[in-house]
Parts: sequence; structure tokens; C-alpha cells
Amino acid sequence: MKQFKTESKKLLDLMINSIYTNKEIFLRELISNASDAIDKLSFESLTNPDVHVDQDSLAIHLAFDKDARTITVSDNGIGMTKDELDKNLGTIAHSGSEAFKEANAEHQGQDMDIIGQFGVGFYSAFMVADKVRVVSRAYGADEAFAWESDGRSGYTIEPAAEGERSGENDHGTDVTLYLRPSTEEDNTDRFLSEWGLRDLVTRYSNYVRHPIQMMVTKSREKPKPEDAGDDYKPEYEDYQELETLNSMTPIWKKRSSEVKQEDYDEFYKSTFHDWEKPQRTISFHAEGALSYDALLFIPSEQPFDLYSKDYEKGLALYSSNVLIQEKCADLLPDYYNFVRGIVDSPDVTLNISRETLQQNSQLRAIARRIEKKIHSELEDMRDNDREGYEKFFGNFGRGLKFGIYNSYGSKAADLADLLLFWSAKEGKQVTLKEYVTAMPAEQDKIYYAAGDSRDRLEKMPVVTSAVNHGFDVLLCTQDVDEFMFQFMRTYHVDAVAGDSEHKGTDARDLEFANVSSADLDLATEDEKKAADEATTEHKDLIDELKGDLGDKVTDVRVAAGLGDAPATIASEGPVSLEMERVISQGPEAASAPKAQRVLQLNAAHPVFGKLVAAQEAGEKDRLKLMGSILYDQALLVEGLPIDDPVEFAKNVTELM
Ligand SMILES: Nc1ncnc2c1ncn2[C@@H]1O[C@H](COP(=O)(O)OP(=O)(O)OP(=O)(O)O)[C@@H](O)[C@H]1O
Repeated sequence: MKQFKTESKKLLDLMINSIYTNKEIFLRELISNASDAIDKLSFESLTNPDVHVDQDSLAIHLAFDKDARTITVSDNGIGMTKDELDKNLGTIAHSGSEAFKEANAEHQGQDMDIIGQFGVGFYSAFMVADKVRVVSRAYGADEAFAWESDGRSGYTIEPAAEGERSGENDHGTDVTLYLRPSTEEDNTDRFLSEWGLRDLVTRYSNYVRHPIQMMVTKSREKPKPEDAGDDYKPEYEDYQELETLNSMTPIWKKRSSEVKQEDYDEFYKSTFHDWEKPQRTISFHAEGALSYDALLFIPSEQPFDLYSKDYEKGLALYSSNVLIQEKCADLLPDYYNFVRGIVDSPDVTLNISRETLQQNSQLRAIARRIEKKIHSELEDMRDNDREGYEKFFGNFGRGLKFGIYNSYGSKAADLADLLLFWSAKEGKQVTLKEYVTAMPAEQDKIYYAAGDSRDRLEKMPVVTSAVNHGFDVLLCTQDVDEFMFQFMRTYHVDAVAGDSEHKGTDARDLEFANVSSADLDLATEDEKKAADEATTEHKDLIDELKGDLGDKVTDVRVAAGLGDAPATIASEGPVSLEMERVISQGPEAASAPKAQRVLQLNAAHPVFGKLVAAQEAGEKDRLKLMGSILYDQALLVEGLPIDDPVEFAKNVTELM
């Protein structure tokens, strides 16, 4: 007997002891595997001249035996070799067992989440069965093998018994479940009936493309005997007939008006192994020179591995019902990598190989159309379901921003209006258009502040001061934000026609400006005049402080419009303080460019008077001490690290 791999064992434990109420999904999982196996064979037969299959014979069969308490799911698909039985059913094949291990550690006790997240497929059989026997014969193999396990101690693989898939052309797989005893909480009897299985198929597997067939008992009237008298009463008899239980039309071929949202939800959950139903379902069809059906979904939660290197974007690509590629990456731009779905087009050739997909003009045309469709769907959500859109943006907004960044700004025109930012003034998320529409007439830039927490940004003196001056500030807390702005450079605003009450505006391109940048002009004329006067009058003081701070700063200035802060740190040049912080956490930290820092003094603050007094009294040490403290505390307010906390504490103590 072979042992299961450690991770598989944990998963099996979860399955067996599952308190999960939806145990009935086991059938959907087994049918989906059977359907995949048929797809694989069907694809082979169309692309490999050595494989001959009668497409019409491909089907999935269900059977049950009430007395033996078994259910069998059979397919005549590609089958598994002995090695494949071992590899595929002895370990968790999908989603990476490492990822499973991590999630398992995090979600101790929440078994249902894990089952949902990983779509554990085959293993779900052990939720209802205490023994599973898989007999499989790979296409072209001359022998069938049987895999058997109780889901606890391990599994065995042996040659199949006499009569089990022994015919030459008997390729495919039978999965037989030996059901657990039925109990009050755990009614397994319900699966051992025609209506029970039929119900599960129509609810969970109705749109599987291959026929799911079962022998069913029907009743018919017996022929009337020729010698029947006048008082003859019709007699009935039972007979057996093979019936196809599912509708078989792929759900993506149906018009959305013909499909209930619950059916889309169920299809999405079972196909993409998501626990949650999708946030949006997008179904569309094209006819004409290039025809295709597409069914796309926007998940309502972020996939756990979205930002890991294992995450693969892509849509399933079918051509006339044959699965060509499970994840065709070329159909989705990176910034819509979260979209899941299916595209089916008879116009895409079957022989398409991975390398030629990019050169395929039909596929490119479909991809363009898909991108447009997703875009307009997101716009619709933004305009008509803001709450839903905020949820979406929380999940996937960062990817849209990376789209602008990674395209060096060339995608900015497409994506800018899908972005949301926290507004300091409104206390809610706004679009750039909303920001611009609310701007005072004299404002000619889009102001933002960048840092790691919204709370802190809101309290930054430059931000409060800007807001007090009537300027809104976008509060940016994601690492990508400022880098994205650098590539966007400007936001285009269309001309607005004037009317009797409002003055119109010309079309213009507004720059993005970090409120902390030294050249920001937020002060009133009076405040500026006062600052200019102080600069001239206290030139000696400024020079002395600059000398004291040395190469920590590139300049010391009196600045206007600092509100009630005694001093702030601003940056000059291409690298802002926040960018410096983000880069310093990355792999290029050692060679990271630094922001050029400017200490800005508030001449209207009482502290400035103290500085002046110290300088005039010739108290050089005291002035140096105060300069150093002002510099450090301004950094702290910005949420930036100070060079030497011990020195800072010592300075404060000394001053006190
Ligand atoms: N009926 C079958 N015919 C052929 N191969 C099968 C069959 N059932 C399972 N397998 C093989 O066993 C593997 C593991 O199946 P399992 O259901 O656990 O995971 P999966 O189908 O790969 O993943 P998921 O269910 O998450 O899509 C499959 O990938 C497939 O290779």
C-alpha cells in the first residue's frame, strides 16, 4: 500500500471530517473530471492522426446500486496509465500543494473555505464515500488498472479485475464510490436513487457539453391483447431506457435572457472553483465575419494567489465545443488578469499552437473586443453601482494602476477614468473626473499626497493646509500610485461649454503634483508676501540653519501656507519622499535614488520667533539643536524614518 503525500493527507482529513453541508458537490466534481478527460481525448483525435475516436460516442455514464450502496461515474475519455493514477490521485495535482499548506495553516478549522478555494475535485468523493475504486484504461494502452483507497491509510494500484475495461477499445475511467452509511445528519441514501442523481445533474452539471447518461426506469402501456374483451383495463410495465440527463448546450452559447443568474453563478463556481458567486457576469455574442460566444466573470473576491508568481491569467478557449486551451493568456490584457471565463469560436483553427496564438489575427480581434467589453462593463458599474465598484476596485484596482505603470503611461487614456482615489476633502473615494469637476477655477494641478496610511496623510500639515485653501488632495496609499502618476504625467480634461450661469473651460491637460513638493503654490498672496519678507529679513538665520543641517537637506526656506505646523519637509526633483520610501523597501534599496529634501519654515509660527531670538543672541548650539529637532519632527509627521532616534530623544531632553 502506498501512502498519500502529506498535504493530500491533510486534505483528506478535512474531507472526511467535513462539516460542509454541500457534500453533494462531489458528483459535480467527478462529472467535471470525466468531461475534462473526454475533452482531452477529443482534442487529441482532432490534432493527432494516430488517435481515432467517434465523437458521437463520447459520453459520461452514471449508475447506482442500491443494495451495494455504490455510485459509479464512467467516461470513455483519455483514461489514465498506472503512473498517472499514482501521480494524479496520490497527490493534490492542482493549485500547488505549497499554497494549500499555507492556506491550511491560516484557516485552521474553516474547512469549507479551503474546499471551496481549491476545488479539490476528486478528493471530494471522500466526503460521502468510505471507499473509492477507480478503474482506468488509458487510450491506446493494452491494460487497465485499478486504484483503490479508503481515504485514510493510503491507496493501492493493481491490474484491473477480469471484465473491468478489458475490451481493446475500452479506454476511459470508472469511479465507483462506496457510500458511507446514511445517518440522520448525513443522509447518503438520497444519492442512491434515480431522482436524487437526476436532481444533482440538473442543478450542478446541466451545461456540461457531453451527454451525461443514465439507465432510467420508465413505464409504458402494454399492447392490448387481441382477444381482450370489452372490460379490458390497460396494463402497464416498467422498462429501462438510457436517458441523457443534462441540457448539453453550453451555457455560454445561450443568450443571457434565457439563463437565470443562479445558473450562471453555479456554473462559475463549479468551473472556476470559487466559493463566492461572481460579482459580475458578462455574456456576449458576435456573428458575422468573425463569430464567437463569450462568457466572462468578475470574481467578487481577490483570488488568494493573484499577486503570486503562480497566478496565471487567461480565458478558456474553445473551438466548436473542443477545448483548445484552458488558459489562453493572449485573450486578456494583464490589467484585466482577474477576469475568468470562456470564449468559443468556430473561426479559430484547431491547430493553433501556443506560439502562433499571438500572430493569429482572429484571436487578436476577439481580444480587443473583450477588452472593450470589460471596460464598458466596469464603467457601467462605476456609474450605476458605486458601492459594487468600490468593492471591485478594492480587489483589483491596484492591477489597473499597474497597467498604466507597466505600459509607461500609454494605457493611461484608457484606464484613468476607472481609477478611484480617496479624497481628503470629501472623505470618500472619487474618480479623477469628479475631482476635476469639483476643482476651484484657479486650480491648475491635481494634488495628491502619498504615504502608507490614509489616516496619517489626512493629518499632514500640507494636506490640511491645502484643504483649508479649498484644494482637494487625493490620498494615495498604494506603492504603485506615485510611480503611476510619473508615467501618466497629465490627466486630460475635455472642454466644457459655458452657459448663462457658468463660464466654460477649454480642454486642458492637468499635471499631477505631490502636495509635498517644494514648488507647490498653495498660499495666498498675503502669505507669500509675508514669507518673502521673512526670507530677506532673516537670511542669516536661514544660512546658519542650512549649514547646521549639512547634507541632510538641499535647502532651507521660509514657506507660506504651512498652516499651524512650525516646519515641514518637502522634496525637490523627480523622486518624492514616498517614492524614496517605497524604493528603499525593494530589491534595489542600496542603489536607490534619494529625494532632495527641503526644510520649510513657517514664519508665522511662534517657533520661528524663538529661532530668530537664538540666532540674534548668538546661541549657536541652541539654534543647531532646534534646527535638528525641527527637521526630525517634520520627518516623523510625514511618516518617514528619522536618521537617529536616540539623538532625537537626547536633543528634545536637552532643549527641555
Ligand atoms: N475521469 C478521469 N479521467 C482521466 N483523468 C482523471 C479523471 N479524474 C481525475 N483525473 C486526473 O486526476 C487529476 C486530479 O483530479 P482532481 O479532480 O483532484 O483535480 P483537477 O481536476 O486537476 O483539479 P480541479 O478539480 O481543481 O480542476 C486530474 O487533473 C486528472 O489528470
